[in-house]
Amino acid sequence: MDEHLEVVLGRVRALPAFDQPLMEAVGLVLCEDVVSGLSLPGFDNSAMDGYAVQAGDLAGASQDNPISLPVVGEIAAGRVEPIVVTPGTCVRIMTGAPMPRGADSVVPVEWTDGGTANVRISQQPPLGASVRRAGEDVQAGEKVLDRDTVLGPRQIAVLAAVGRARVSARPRPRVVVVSTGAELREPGSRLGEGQIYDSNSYTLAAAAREAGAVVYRVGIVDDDPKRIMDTLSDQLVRADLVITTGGVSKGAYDVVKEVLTKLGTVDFPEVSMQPGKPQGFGVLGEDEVPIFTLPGNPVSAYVSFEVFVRPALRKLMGQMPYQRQAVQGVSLDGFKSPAGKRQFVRAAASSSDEGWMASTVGGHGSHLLGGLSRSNALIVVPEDVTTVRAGDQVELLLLDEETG
Ligand SMILES: Nc1nc2c(c(=O)[nH]1)N[C@H]1C(S)=C(S)[C@@H](COP(=O)(O)OP(=O)(O)OC[C@H]3O[C@@H](n4cnc5c(N)ncnc54)[C@H](O)[C@@H]3O)O[C@H]1N2
Ligand code: MOO
Repeated sequence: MDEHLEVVLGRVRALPAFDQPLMEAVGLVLCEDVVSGLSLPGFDNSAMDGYAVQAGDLAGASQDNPISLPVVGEIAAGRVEPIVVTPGTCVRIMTGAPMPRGADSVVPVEWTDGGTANVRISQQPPLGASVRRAGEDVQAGEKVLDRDTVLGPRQIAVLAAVGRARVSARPRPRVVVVSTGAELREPGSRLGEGQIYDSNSYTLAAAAREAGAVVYRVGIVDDDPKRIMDTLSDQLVRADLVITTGGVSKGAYDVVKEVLTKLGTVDFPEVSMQPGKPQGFGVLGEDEVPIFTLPGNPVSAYVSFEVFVRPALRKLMGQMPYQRQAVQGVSLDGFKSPAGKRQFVRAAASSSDEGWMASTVGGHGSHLLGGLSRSNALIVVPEDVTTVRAGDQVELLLLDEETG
């Protein structure tokens, strides 16, 4: 398993940085140090709705001894008024409005009678009170974000505040998902005898989107070698990565393996893991687009995505670490595991003061999707362990946790 992951990660390169509008960059990795072109705040402004004053004029002001000042003007946010606060006067001011010349402090409206011609003020503000100073948050020329930061709402906030409309970020990988199999039908259509709904292309499309990719779910191609090759060739123009499912084991119609083996650029190793033994990985076309040919069994396809494809997607996006977070926990159930294979057992895990606990859900069969839908973790059983007893310490891959 580790060898196969090494082959995969050795082959996949981070996508080149791309100039992105801010909202497209949410969730992406920043590829530049961002230096602010302006100071924040950009100018001295009021932190309160109230009156811009000279604090010295209000010495001794109190509830019993309010001081009355003439109001010589009004400034709203976004307005620049050529008003000067001279000694013994004040200006009505709103939160965010630029401080008028001459004023050194702001009295909140709650300390006053709210007058418009004259105002009675019943408390003296400390000098500089409720004034937000230019540059106290960010100085022009200061670095506000480091390259390699993952852009979330808090980072987008500062980018917008310093006036950036676009940033250089690693783009979302474009992932093409194809499922193969003559027995497959689209959900919503009518099933004939021996037919099943294509769940894999949906599972993998959902998982790739959750991992941050832009997904093109091509859907079903039957087991015709030419149609499979034509579909893959057609899709390459819009793919940074291709995922197929089905047709990679030993059956008479396992044509994915058959046609891609001929190309010589895709290998089909048997990986010592369960589920997910038959794997295929390589590159397609002039641009050497990475392709994963995952096994058709639905749980095998999903587990293979988690342990091989998701790390590759994260590498394309430049997001470390590549692998899911693993934690230690207690297995509440006992079960057998095959010798020589790393087994991934579907489990429902929860954490409490005593740490992580996990119960197995559903059976071990690679076709059992009911149990998979109730799981949120995989118990990882090492190759040399053949029995897990209830109460044993195990490693858990947490499937819903942000990698971190
Ligand atoms: N003689 C052997 N038979 C099998 C072996 C083996 O080593 N020797 N390996 C088994 C293992 S392990 C797996 S995993 C599967 C892998 O099979 P393929 O990748 O060739 O996939 P298919 O044969 O096309 O399908 C397997 C199974 O999965 C169902 N399937 C396929 N695609 C979908 C889909 N899109 N949505 C839902 N279900 C899907 C398909 O109907 C089959 O039941 O091979 C074992 N056999
Ligand atoms: O790998 Mo198969 O994936 O054991 O069902």
